[in-house]
Amino acid sequence: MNEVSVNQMQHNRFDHRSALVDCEINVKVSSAILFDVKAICISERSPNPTEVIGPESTTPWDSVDLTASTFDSVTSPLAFSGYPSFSQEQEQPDHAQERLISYEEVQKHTSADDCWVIIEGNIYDITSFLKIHPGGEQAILTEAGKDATEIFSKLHPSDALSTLPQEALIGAVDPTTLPAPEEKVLTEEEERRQAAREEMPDAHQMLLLQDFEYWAEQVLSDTAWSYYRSATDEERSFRENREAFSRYFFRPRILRDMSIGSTETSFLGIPVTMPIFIAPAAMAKLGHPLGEINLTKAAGEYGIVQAISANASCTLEELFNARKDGQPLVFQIYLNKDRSASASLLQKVERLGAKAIIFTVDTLGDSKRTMDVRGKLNATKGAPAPRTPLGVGAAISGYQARDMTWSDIDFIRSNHGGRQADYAPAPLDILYEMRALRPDLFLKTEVMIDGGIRSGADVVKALALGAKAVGLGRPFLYANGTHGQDGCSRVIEILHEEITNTMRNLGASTIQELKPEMVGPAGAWVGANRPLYAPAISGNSSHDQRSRL
Ligand code: HEM
Ligand SMILES: Cc1cc2nc3c(=O)[nH]c(=O)nc-3n(C[C@H](O)[C@H](O)[C@H](O)COP(=O)(O)O)c2cc1C
Repeated sequence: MNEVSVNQMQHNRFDHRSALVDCEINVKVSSAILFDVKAICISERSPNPTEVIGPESTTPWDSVDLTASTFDSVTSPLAFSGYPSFSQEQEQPDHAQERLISYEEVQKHTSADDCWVIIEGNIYDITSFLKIHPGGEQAILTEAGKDATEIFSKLHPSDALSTLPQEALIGAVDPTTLPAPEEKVLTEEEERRQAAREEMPDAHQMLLLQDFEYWAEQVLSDTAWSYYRSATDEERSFRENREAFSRYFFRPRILRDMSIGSTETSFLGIPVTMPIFIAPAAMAKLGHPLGEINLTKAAGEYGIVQAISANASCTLEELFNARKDGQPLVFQIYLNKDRSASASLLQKVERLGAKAIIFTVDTLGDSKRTMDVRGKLNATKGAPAPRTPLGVGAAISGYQARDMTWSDIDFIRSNHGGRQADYAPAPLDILYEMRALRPDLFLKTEVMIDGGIRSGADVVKALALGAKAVGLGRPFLYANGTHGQDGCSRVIEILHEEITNTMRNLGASTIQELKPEMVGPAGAWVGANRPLYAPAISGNSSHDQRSRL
């Protein structure tokens, strides 16, 4: 059997705590996946430092049958929801290719017992799929008998249709029978948002990441804004993520030559122009029709890493094709109820060229995000309300395993965050705790954090405390929603400028010169509040020597 190696970064989320772990994974194509932890990233929520690293054992992930045929039919993750999946490449039934059906006929199939829709000129009988549609039965019934191309492509990766049974495709619509497109009448809400869009400054006029957030609230649909912005019901952890950054202050070094410098570095063995990455966040198409493609292009343009969400709204092929030559992409995965589905997906992203995998493990429980659910309810006003209304988050997570344990993954310890579990500590606090209590961990593994990072100064605080890179989620979603690729690029430019300035003011001309003692808790640094130093162990990492500054 072949043996393939994947360099894996894991987004570990466990016990109301969260971390991202970089691993070198050896995937044994026969029946086991072996892991070997290489790095940790504390995500939105943070792990107890002593629990960050799991046993450095290798663990078989059993019953995984990885054959070429399984992964060839793997669709994009959002379509890959634990339902039987049918490859688009499979031959369509002959009758479907031949049959031209009039629009008038389609319009007759509008009930839960007999439901047809048109998508990109093809007609699908989706009666049997209605009950298991992740977005709910009503979402499709509203489109029954109509051309649903627009709403479908706005919310779904194009290969979502391969989730439908083959026989669902029953023919093509006779184009001569289609009515002339109706002029769209905007609702009051849509008019308000359109007016705001006209007023909105260009991307290059945005000066802070928060400017994108302000405009995102004005111009995004209710569903998009509420889903992107939502956190746990009480918002405690979300606020805490932000507030943590104001608890740490800089101790600048001055009178050093700062005329040259650079933000270049590497993490996970990937050379980058600066140590930030686009955190994996779902459903970018809710904000912009090109979805995650904008993020891929902006990341490629500026030489940073993008982590693709398992629930991306573009297909994997679309995103890997949007790359520049040699552009590194990493992929985030949730463990599927069907373990072999996850294994096939891993094989697929490895084959496409992903440099690392982020493995999210903190979604064993649902998260109460009222804002997301209300946003959905507002957007579907007028339609019969479902008995149990779901937000976008819940709708797209149905396939995730709820029974994942250490026997699936025994090499990691950790958790998610402001969005997932309430009352979890802020990643920055955990990073500081790790630096204080287990500085040796930074020598063994790469640590990354995300959650609440909104400025270059935030980035620099995390780097100085020992993070190899930091991730940003919402700022990229907001900027994508307001300005598409230009917005995502602008976020990177703003961060670059702020990181460079902060580093100069701190007296660090390279990332390697950032030291833990340059950051510490606010107030006088005495007693228990004293600055922290990296352990005096030799090596070439930026944080492995007691600073002589
Ligand atoms: C075939 C015609 C389909 C139509 C007309 C359709 C329509 C919709 C609509 C209107 C929503 C939004 C629901 C809301 O905002 O409350 C939705 C959500 C969703 N659909 Fe579909 N869908 C179709 C097929 C599929 C297929 C084949 C899949 C594959 C698994 C799928 C997966 C999802 C998911 C994951 C969501 C949740 C995202 C969200 O709530 O925004 N859909 N769908
Ligand atoms: C709208 C949204 C969707 C997200 N989707 C995912 C996801 O699909 N997978 C995942 O591992 N994390 C997901 N996250 C979490 C992010 O990876 C990241 O941890 C978080 O956004 C960082 O916090 P920040 O948004 O304050 O920067 C999502 C976050 C948001 C806001």
